[in-house]
Amino acid sequence: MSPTEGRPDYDTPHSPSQTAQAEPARERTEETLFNLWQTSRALLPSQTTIGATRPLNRKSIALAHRVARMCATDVHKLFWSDHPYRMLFLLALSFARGVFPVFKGYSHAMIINEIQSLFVSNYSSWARLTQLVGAEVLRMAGERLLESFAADNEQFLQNSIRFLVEYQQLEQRVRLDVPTLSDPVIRDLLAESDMFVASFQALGGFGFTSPFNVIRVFTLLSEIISHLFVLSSVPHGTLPFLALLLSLASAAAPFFRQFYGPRFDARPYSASEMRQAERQEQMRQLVFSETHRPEVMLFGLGPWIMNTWSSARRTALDIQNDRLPHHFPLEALLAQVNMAQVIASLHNVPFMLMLQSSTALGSLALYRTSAQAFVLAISSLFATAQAAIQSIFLMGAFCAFMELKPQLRPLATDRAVYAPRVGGMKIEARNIAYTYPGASEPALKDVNLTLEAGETLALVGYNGSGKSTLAKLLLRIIEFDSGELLVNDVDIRRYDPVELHAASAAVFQNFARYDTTVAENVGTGFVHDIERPTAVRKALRLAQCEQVVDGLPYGIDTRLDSDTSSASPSPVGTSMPPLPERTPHGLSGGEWQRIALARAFMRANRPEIDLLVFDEPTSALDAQAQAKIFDTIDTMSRSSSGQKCKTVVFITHRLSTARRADKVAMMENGRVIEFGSHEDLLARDGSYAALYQASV
Ligand SMILES: Nc1ncnc2c1ncn2[C@@H]1O[C@H](COP(=O)(O)OP(=O)(O)OP(=O)(O)O)[C@@H](O)[C@H]1O
Repeated sequence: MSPTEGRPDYDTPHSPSQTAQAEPARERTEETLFNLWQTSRALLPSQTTIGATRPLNRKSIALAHRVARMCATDVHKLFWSDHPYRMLFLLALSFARGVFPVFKGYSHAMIINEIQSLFVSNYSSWARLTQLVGAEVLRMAGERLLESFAADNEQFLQNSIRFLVEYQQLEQRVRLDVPTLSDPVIRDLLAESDMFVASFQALGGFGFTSPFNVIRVFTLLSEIISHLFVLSSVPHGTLPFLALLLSLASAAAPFFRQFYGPRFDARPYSASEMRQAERQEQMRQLVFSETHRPEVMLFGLGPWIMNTWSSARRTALDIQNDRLPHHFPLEALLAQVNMAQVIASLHNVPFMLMLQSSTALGSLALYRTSAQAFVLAISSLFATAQAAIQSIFLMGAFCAFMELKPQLRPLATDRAVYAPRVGGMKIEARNIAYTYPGASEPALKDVNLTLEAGETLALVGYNGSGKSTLAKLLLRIIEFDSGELLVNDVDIRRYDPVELHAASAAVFQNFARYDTTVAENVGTGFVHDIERPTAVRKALRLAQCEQVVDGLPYGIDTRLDSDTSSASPSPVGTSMPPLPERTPHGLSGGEWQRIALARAFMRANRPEIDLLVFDEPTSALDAQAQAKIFDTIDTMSRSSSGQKCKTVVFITHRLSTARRADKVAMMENGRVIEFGSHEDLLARDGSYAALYQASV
């Protein structure tokens, strides 16, 4: 099965539950994985703690059962479809492994009994003893062989499932849009879904939260049953019964001690500890980052960084105060007693008692070992069952996350197909308002503007007035809260954003700087041509960047230093000696801006592109280069006959460039306060005119 098989296709109509999951704020009555996951979080004392272990009680078991039922199809695909025989082998071996200890006990018991008979009563023969030892050697070899098959098989299954879940997780992350991923509840869901994916890296051993723990619960159950079977054959009588009881009690002592003795809880991180861990990491990054070094030096940040780091680190390591613990004296005394030795000596008591009975020595050893293994298996069962329940909830988070629908994608019933217009995109904004999640003030209020197909709009205004936010709305990157935005006279919410994006090209203010070659930095603008050096070179030429790139040691194959690559050292053991062309090369701010422009130019003049958006495209360029770039944009927005064929929106702080636009929108405090041609706005002698006079 290919990793994509079985996942809903981009165009698959969504069930009502999927729509509901994309809108967690709304009230829902139907049972969905998303609200089951939320209910499971309500079982926790503090819902703010991501990944906290749900308690092992009736309520959580019932809930886990419902989650598992709803995940059944996904579980089948993940765990069964690709390797049914291997999975069957794993299940069979898991049950078989449960009875291994009893087989081993029996074999040992028979050998000891035989030796006892040989030496005490001379009733046995060496031949039979040799036979039994031979059988034990065969049993050991068989067990080892099966164990090694089981380990290999489990490792293989872990890795193949890990690949599938990692693939699906990446694919879903790529598919989801900004509004969905910025929802705080979805972020929590994502964090727990990531923990499910990560659980396949922990090899699912005891103590780790892994879906394989569910299988281990059954292994333990089969072990417990087989021990019970052995113990039920203990000879009748007070002495063997007393001995068995003592054996059980001494084996159970460490188990009960964990409830009543000093606790070493592996509790999850609290919100404040997570904040401290984040703080400590921020400080560490500041120290390691080459990008931040000049500022660290210039502003003398050393002592502040060290103080902040050490306070956060001390909290994380729990060494913030060196007070002696206030233990109850008896508890302190008990803690000094070597409990392991006490328990070990207790183990001998039932043995001594049973020796008084007539039972054979080997059988005594078998009963004693079985009693202890029985208690151990029961205590492991609790820990494993809790880990299994937790992994079911994490799997629920993963399945719920996989069902999320991008919020910007319309319902199939509302969807309109984007129909291109001659001349470019017509845009009409009516009373648009938008507030960023978590922000108290709206970034956009009551925005109105109309842009005919093929017109050029300059968005101008003071810092923070909402220009970039409006650009992101027009590009359908974020969703507005109220108002109407029409594209080609159709509500923008009815288009699939994928279609709109295929008809747009843009340079964002915070454009991406990829830590890769020039060719890939530029080619990502139109990935179909990423392997075509001529297309990349043409885009570089249009962005007046060809000369810069020709001066680089490996031309378009030179790897660029994205600045973030030096933020932290590569993890120990993963660093490889860099190839010569892989030594990152730095670029100036203006050169990076040209690379970003070249990326947009990879697709900007393609016939399917109807909208070009440039957020301060020339802020780092000199006046001459700026004029040339605007000429290029103008040429690109026209057909070969000179007719306008693309709508252009650009944001600028240099008002000398705004006069090139057909229309200017002057923004202030989230509103478009003046809208019209450059000449109209100058004649109005308002805010734009004042800003223009001041800037020229
Ligand atoms: N991700 C965000 N979360 C919360 N608030 C934001 C976010 N991005 C921007 N804002 C706020 O929204 C408002 C508008 O920001 P926007 O970036 O659109 O302004 P701008 O006009 O483009 O500014 P500039 O000229 O400095 O680029 C500002 O008050 C800003 O603080």
